[in-house]
Amino acid sequence: MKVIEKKRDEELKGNVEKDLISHLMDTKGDNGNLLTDEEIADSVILLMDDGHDTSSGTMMMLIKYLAEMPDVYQRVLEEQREIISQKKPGEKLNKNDIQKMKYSWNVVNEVLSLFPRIMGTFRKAKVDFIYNCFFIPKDWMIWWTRSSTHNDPQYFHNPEEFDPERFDRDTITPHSFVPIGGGPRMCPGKGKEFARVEILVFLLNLVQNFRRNLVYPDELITLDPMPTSSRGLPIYLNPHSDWSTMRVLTISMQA
Ligand code: HEM
Repeated sequence: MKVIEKKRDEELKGNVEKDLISHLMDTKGDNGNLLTDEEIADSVILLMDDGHDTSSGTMMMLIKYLAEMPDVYQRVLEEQREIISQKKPGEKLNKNDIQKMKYSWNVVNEVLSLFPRIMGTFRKAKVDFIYNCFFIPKDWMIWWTRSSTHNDPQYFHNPEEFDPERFDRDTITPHSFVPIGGGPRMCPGKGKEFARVEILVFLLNLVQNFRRNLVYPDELITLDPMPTSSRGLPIYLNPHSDWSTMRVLTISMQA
């Protein structure tokens, strides 16, 4: 709350650098009034909470899959090196570079398909309906799960196989690929785009600089209910011997 008060003071003095809190201070709620400080604080906590475990857990599973699949790792590395080789020393990544990370993003999507951080959420039935011979009354809370489509061969060919190219090759049925949900309550656009940028920039920096090996190659991933590594997924980071790390360490995302 103190941070919000300080931001209000700064706004009054005209001394403002726009950030998430200042945007929330300008936002109106469902009742048409500006958000209260409590609502602003709740929204910041919601964003931090929803945005942290989801992205970090996806990165964890990404590291595990890349360490276990050298051919996938090699293709990601080649794609990232190609992008970096076109940059001047010290030049920052931009949106265009992110767009070029097609294979890398397919790999992330495949990780999200097999091990999405969120297994499903609730929806309220708006009307009575019958599903698979079960009568579902209006207003019942229904739990939808991503596994009902991600693991179904009707929607994904060989769903258990790690196959990032399916996202280029196959036509994905609308609403069958739902790691970030669907409909009006799906992971908000900015959250989705933010996650994409942070995961891909992380991936680029990791893959460009290091080869990784899992300390415990057979480490178990358990569901609690989010995918969690049983021993914290420690890894060895070995710098590449054939690539200058100097030029890539400077890379971050351009605003
Ligand atoms: C790989 C990363 C992420 C995954 C897999 C993910 C997944 C999801 C899922 C499945 C939902 C529920 C959607 C639904 O009910 O239809 C959700 C909601 C949400 N996510 Fe994400 N998310 C990610 C990253 C982020 C980030 C980075 C942010 C914010 C910076 C964020 C903010 C939110 C918020 C605020 C909601 C609630 C939306 C609402 O109820 O209206 N997420 N996310």
